[in-house]
Amino acid sequence: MSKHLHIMANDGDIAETVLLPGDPLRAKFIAENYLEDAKCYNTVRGMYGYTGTYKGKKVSVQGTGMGMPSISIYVNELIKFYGAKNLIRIGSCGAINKDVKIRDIIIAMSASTTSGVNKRRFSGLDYAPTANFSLLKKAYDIAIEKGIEPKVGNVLTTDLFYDDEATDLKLCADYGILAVEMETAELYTTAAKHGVNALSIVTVSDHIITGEVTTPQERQETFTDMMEVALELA
Ligand SMILES: O=P(O)(O)O[C@H]1O[C@H](CO)[C@@H](O)[C@H]1O
Ligand SMILES: O=c1cc[nH]c(=O)[nH]1
Repeated sequence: MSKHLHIMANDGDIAETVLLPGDPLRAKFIAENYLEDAKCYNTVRGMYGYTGTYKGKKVSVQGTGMGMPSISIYVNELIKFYGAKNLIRIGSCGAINKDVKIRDIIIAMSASTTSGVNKRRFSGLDYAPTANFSLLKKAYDIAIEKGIEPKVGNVLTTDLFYDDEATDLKLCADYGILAVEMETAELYTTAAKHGVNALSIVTVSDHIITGEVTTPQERQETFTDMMEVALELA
């Protein structure tokens, strides 16, 4: 199988540490505002990927699209074809827990899911997709040093964004789930399969209980605390 299916890059174009926003324009924003000598290595499907340096360290940032099927494609290709070793999602999420506020940063220790993908992979066994502890601890320490108090815990990776009837979010909140997003369970599972490190850091873009929202522009550009924590991790 050609390796140039969804990422059209050459060997060595992509760093071992890759930041993974769902939104490709968030990847562009990071390249333009944080990376030195940033070069765009991928434009296939508009899913931008850039490599540059941050404080002298080579780092890449690759858009993943929305949902588990989409991030699964990018993460598989980054690991198998380009040698990625540290995969750090920087996403947005909807808070479902009263202890979480809009624009809070959540570090996902684990990811529950509404998806049937892992039930199929594990023949019915309930696998628990889990963050890499070393990346998680470092991210937490960096956030605290920057004066940010991140929430650390379980997120819910949903298959559907519009899923109001099907998922009992109150029940999830009662069991300590902090927020919903759409990629982390697949990222953690695929990284574990290949023995590489993964972490999801997500910023609360909307609050499902209070109804507060951020604008698309804010989502694209103002989640800078999360971006800086992820870049420091690199
Ligand atoms: O902002 P991103 O990283 O795309 O993450 C969240 O936003 C999208 C839904 O609007 C889903 O991909 C969800 O996981
Ligand atoms: O997946 C997501 C992301 C942000 N907000 C939500 O409600 N869901």
